[in-house]
Amino acid sequence: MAPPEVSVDVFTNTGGKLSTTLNPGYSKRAYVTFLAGTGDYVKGVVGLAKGLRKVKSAYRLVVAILPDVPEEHREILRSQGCIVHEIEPTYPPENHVQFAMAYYVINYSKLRIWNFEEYSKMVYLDADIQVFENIDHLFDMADGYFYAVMDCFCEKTWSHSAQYSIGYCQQCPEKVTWPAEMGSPPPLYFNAGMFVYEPSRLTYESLLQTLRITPPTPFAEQDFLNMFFQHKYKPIPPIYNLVLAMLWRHRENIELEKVKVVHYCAAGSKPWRYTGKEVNMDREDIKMLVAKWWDVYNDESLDFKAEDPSPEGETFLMPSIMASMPEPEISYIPAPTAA
Ligand SMILES: O=c1ccn([C@@H]2O[C@H](COP(=O)(O)OP(=O)(O)O[C@H]3O[C@H](CO)[C@H](O)[C@H](O)[C@H]3O)[C@@H](O)[C@H]2O)c(=O)[nH]1
Ligand SMILES: O[C@H]1[C@H](O)[C@@H](O)[C@H](O)[C@@H](O)[C@H]1O
Ligand SMILES: [Mn+2]
Repeated sequence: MAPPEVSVDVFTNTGGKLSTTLNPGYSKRAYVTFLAGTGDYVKGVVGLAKGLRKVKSAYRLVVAILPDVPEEHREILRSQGCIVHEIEPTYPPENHVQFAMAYYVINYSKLRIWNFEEYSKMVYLDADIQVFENIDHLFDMADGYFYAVMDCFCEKTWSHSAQYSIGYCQQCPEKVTWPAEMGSPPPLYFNAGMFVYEPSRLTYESLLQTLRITPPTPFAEQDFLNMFFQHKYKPIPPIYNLVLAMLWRHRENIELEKVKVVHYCAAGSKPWRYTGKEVNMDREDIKMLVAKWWDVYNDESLDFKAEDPSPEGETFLMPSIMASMPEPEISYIPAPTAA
């Protein structure tokens, strides 16, 4: 039976208070990740589900899966307390682009998560991400924006780009300034392994429609989302998505002890495939972070138990937390200066 509609007070994080009528079954929050194929990324999702439990997240983990995920893997995810939600694949228009990684083409299917309208706000996390500290407060940031962490352009995966060719990175825009003859510097660019967004049918349709007329580019849906949300994007600090290459490219921008979310995206860093042999993988900080991922993954006390209290997922009955939320920090790194 559908839950009754109730009138509740909604506190915005600007301290304002709105009175509105909400259907409590509708206005929900959840984490969401993406899973495709028969391979080993399912381990990443299991690790993530356990990590969110360890930090006592109040919200469930939804796994958007492609039809090719085998039943045994779906069952593992359900047994870990995940909500398994099958989605249809989405592809970009035909084009002979070379993706930075050939498999990135499947990531366009991530766009389907904008259709999860049963949730009012979601935090997307790649399966190769681990959450080491509670980040539920991210749901309290003001609506109407797309929040994510700024990427780094220094790794070889970026070698196709103008930024890479001149050694420019938005993480240290003063080091190599953007040459005037190349026009204005590129807009801020986020890593799409982690973001805060609001599902919406309208946005979803607009995303799919825009995709139909947008040729694919090397970073697939990451480039596409950067283009689509260019004017809604607000950077959040790198502690919410530590792209590992930051450790050897921009160490001065990272306070490792404050990092809450680690993204094992660097070549050779996926914990469940880690050998330590690839470049940079023998670093002590990498070894420590990989070991931390395994500690969570192997911790049986973090396995989901049917008697576990179900995470709430409701948002608007927590006014004290919401009222105390600071405004999101958006300008912690100076904007690039025009040359
Ligand atoms: O066989 C696979 C490959 C990928 N994935 C899913 O797709 C996500 C993205 O793949 P990776 O994490 O391996 O990719 P990167 O972190 O290198 O990719 C980055 O760039 C990509 C460009 O398509 C996406 O934007 C991605 O979210 C962003 O973190 C995975 O986390 C996982 O959730 C699978 O389920 N199975
Ligand atoms: O999304 C990609 C991916 O995570 C790569 O591993 C990283 O080198 C890039 O900076 C990023 O844009
Ligand atoms: Mn990733």
